[in-house]
Amino acid sequence: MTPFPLIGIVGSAGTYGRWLRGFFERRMGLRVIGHDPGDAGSDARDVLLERADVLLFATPIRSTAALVDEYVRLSGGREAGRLWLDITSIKQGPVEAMLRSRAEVVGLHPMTAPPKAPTMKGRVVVVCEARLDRWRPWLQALLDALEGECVHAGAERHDRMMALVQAMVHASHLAQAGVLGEYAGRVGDMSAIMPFRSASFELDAAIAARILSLNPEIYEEIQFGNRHSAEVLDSLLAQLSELRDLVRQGDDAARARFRERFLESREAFGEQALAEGNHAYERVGYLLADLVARQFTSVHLPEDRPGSLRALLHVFESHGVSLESIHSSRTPAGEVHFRIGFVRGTDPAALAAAVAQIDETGIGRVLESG
Ligand SMILES: NC(=O)C1=CN([C@@H]2O[C@H](COP(=O)(O)OP(=O)(O)OC[C@H]3O[C@@H](n4cnc5c(N)ncnc54)[C@H](O)[C@@H]3O)[C@@H](O)[C@H]2O)C=CC1
Ligand SMILES: O=C(O)C(=O)Cc1ccc(O)cc1
Repeated sequence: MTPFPLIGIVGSAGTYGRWLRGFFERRMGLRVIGHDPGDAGSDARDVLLERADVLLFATPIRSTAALVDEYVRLSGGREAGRLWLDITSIKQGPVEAMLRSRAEVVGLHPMTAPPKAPTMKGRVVVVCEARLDRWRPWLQALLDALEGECVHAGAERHDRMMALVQAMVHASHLAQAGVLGEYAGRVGDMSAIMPFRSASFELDAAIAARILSLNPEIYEEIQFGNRHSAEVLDSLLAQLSELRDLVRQGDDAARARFRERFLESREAFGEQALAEGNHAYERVGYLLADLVARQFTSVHLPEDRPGSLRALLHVFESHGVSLESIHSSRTPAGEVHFRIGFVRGTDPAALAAAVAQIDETGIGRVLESG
């Protein structure tokens, strides 16, 4: 074990492979080599097997276990004393394959697409320690640097949880997207429905849109590659069928059964989860409401120094412009910015003057103002 290991990334040209290279180089100060058939300039497979102290598989879910087996065969024991990691969304196959090597083995699963931020701060990372000994302190250093919320589980438990956390959630939202597609001919597409939205509809539509925007192979494999997902889908379908049957039945007995079976399931949810979930929902609801404020400005503060936000706010104050909300967020390019909403009836001329001053003085860079 070396405190500054050479990292080898298999799948280095992929979405996560690229993020991880940046992370290891910039946040951990480590050297990275990578192999990817999609990048002709990448290092040869054997260079990784010969030189990498830590080998990390960031390859498509469907092929990872077989690929690991191939690396085990080609490595031929050279991996003894080294650390093998993977970040596959399904853990059992890849972790079992890595255990067929002589390396120490840890499966990781970041519960997020590669963030726009440099670390996993605020995001969950599932850690499946499968065979860990001399690399334990370094693994801890890696997890500390990732800044994620780590949860530890065996690969089997991970996959069972993912059948609920991912397969069920994706399936329900894909089904909703399918229903909306079927109704589009009658009621119009999303642009016709959105003006009627509730916060719940908006959030569900956002989740469906997210699923449909990211890598389709991943979403296919989360359903088909997890041996526990069919059972969860059976359960989901049974619940929906029962609900539908009760609604079709429509009498008082059906209503009583509906209340008992569905609305009163809050006990199974648990009091604390209910209270926390309801609070989380309300906070997001306020955020969504703030984001539709008609008058707003998005400003990037180039200088990350104490007082820079106060200087920004002072400009609005000096022009008599009152703020209604302020949120920090990220642009699609990953730049941190503050999105400021203004009270109804704000004088457009005063707002324009404030915005111009922010730009001209260099206090901030105005990204958008409306
Ligand atoms: N993108 C996401 O949102 C998340 C992805 N993951 C996991 O990360 C892994 C990678 O995902 P992405 O980076 O999104 O996929 P990706 O498709 O962008 O990247 C995969 C890379 O693997 C390369 N590859 C294919 N066969 C290879 C081989 N034989 N040797 C070396 N490289 C090979 C491909 O050329 C590609 O560049 C997957 O296992 C996925 O489950 C985990 C959490 C979130
Ligand atoms: O960030 C998101 O929207 C995701 O949910 C992406 C995602 C895809 C696959 C995973 O295994 C984990 C996260």
